[in-house]
Amino acid sequence: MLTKWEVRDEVRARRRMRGAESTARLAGQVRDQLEGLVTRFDARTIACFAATPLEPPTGAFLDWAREHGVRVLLPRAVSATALEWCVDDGTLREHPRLRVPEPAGLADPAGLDRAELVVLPAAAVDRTGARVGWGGGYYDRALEVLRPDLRRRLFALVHDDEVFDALPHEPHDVPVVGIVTPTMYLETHSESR
Ligand SMILES: Nc1nc2c(c(=O)[nH]1)N(C=O)[C@@H](CNc1ccc(C(=O)N[C@@H](CCC(=O)O)C(=O)O)cc1)CN2
Ligand SMILES: Nc1ncnc2c1ncn2[C@@H]1O[C@H](COP(=O)(O)OP(=O)(O)OP(=O)(O)O)[C@@H](O)[C@H]1O
Repeated sequence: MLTKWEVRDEVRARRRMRGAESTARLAGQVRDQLEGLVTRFDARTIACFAATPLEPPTGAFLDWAREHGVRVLLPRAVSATALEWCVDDGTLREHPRLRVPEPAGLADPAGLDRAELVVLPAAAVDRTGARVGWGGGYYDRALEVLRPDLRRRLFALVHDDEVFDALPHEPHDVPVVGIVTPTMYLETHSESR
């Protein structure tokens, strides 16, 4: 099996090959998939992320959510290890070091507690729900303290070619229950882990 770092290198290279222009064209499909997820769970408050130009684009979905009264919490890195969460109001700025778009507003002191489901960024995810992030450990730490019912509402959003048959995982990795890509929704078999 590939190591986490080999997986990240491979995915990074594939994302560069795909390029920002082709990636941007996936925004409508991602919106439809995430809209379906929110509707299926009848969620009023969710957590998601503001995508970089190479991640599956979330912008069209965030617009839809704002127009339909769905509150979306977006993460902001506040230290080398911790995230805080802000309700999306459409204003984003780039984190100077991590180069990801982040919300500019006030943090919600309740953090992830109000979320009914969480859509996570990832480098890759496998069919048992093992998720490989970018190695910062930000999400692993945030997920560790989640209430148990929210742990069963974690979804990774990745490109189609980032769904692997098997990926390495460590004890601190929290599995996702579903995978969203621009073209599909897949339930994982995380209960068997
Ligand atoms: N859009 C987004 N926001 C996010 C994350 C993320 O992965 N994506 N994070 C996740 O923890 C947190 C910020 N920490 C991060 C740590 C590492 C990398 C990183 O190494 N990214 C890759 C690939 C990005 C891309 O495909 O554009 C890289 O820079 O090579 C990004 C964010 C919170 N906000
Ligand atoms: N719950 C935790 N508490 C403390 N450290 C942690 C925790 N989870 C992960 N870490 C540390 O964070 C670092 C990155 O972990 P890992 O390689 O699993 O990141 P990742 O899953 O790719 O990142 P992310 O969770 O941000 O998407 C490792 O050094 C790991 O030991």
